[in-house]
Amino acid sequence: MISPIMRLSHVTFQASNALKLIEEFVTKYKFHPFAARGLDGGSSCQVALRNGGVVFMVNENTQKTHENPVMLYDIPLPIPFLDTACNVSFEVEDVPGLYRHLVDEGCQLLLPPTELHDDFGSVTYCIVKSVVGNVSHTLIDRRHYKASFLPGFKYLKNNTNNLSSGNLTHVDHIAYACPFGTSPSILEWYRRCFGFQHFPLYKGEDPERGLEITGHRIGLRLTSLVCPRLGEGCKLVLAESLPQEGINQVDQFIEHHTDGGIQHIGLSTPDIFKAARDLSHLGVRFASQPSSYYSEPRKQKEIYNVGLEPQMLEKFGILIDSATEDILSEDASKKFLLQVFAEPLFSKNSVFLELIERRSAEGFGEGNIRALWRSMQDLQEDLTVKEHEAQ
Ligand SMILES: O=C(O)C(=O)Cc1ccc(O)cc1
Ligand SMILES: [Fe+2]
Repeated sequence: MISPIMRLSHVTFQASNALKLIEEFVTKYKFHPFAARGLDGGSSCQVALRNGGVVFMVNENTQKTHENPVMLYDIPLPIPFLDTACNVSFEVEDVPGLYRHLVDEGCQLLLPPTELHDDFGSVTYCIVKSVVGNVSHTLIDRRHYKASFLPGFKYLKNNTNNLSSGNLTHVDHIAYACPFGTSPSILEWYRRCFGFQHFPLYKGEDPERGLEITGHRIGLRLTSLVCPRLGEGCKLVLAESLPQEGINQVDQFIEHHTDGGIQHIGLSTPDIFKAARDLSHLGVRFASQPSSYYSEPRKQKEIYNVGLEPQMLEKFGILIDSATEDILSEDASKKFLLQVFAEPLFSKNSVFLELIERRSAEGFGEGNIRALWRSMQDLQEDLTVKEHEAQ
């Protein structure tokens, strides 16, 4: 099928304390609030924030009762509240047509096509529940809307729509923690509903198996999905845990979020060193690497080959993966990937952000995946110790 998805609009968080999360995004991650509703009372408050080309919406059910609050473009989660990222909103062109298609596919529709308008025009949207945990998708036709966000929101003074006013260009990928054995059916659902395609992480990857990574302290199956019309933006990454000694980050996330959900959001930056330095000065803690990662001769050669210095990466725990088969060849300088995980936004088993800088490398490298995984295991263990100490 031709994908109905034109663009990623925004990712929505639901928080038990929206102001706290907004403050975190503003003071630590350099987001700017630019549109809001419900701040002066009402059953929910909703705030849209932007950093460069990345838009987040933060929602809170402020009435804290079992009655459903008014929440636009999202569905309130049941009480008790979970702090979570739970909606990925896409721009589409034909909401009624897509709605009928999703009904025919047997999807659970949470809101039928609905029109909202204000002085700047109108939008039509519907909401469908995904097959992953608490995740839903809002599908919005905003072709007849002229302001920068959506009807129902007030635009904040001093709001900056300047795309260059942040260090993030777009959402590179959204990673779901998925229950064991569910990846093939999730892939199939995104293919049928939205035209996503399997994006192999290595030549000849079987879509039913994905990339399996096992070994010391790691047990992970990764399956990546791409939406042809989204171009470089917003792959979906399905992360399943494979049997491993001890409990791991995917299992723990699933224990915390029944049936899984959005585990992390990969944010693309043109300069990961600047982004990591800025955010770290503002108080963001990054998952770090043991120094042996940077002193290992092969890794050092890989880093020097692309014109970088190991110390630059080590400072913020940044990982490098050259996409060529032979990382020691001169050719390796052409394609590489730099990544780092930030600490969880809420409790230790909650959603977290990732910085990623791609230099012509489109996939995910196994070396980086292993190192990212271990860095988050270490960070979570450290947070567990801190939690015990605080008790
Ligand atoms: O490489 C990436 O950016 C990934 O997103 C892979 C990944 C997914 C889930 C994990 O818990 C750890 C690593
Ligand atoms: Fe990632």
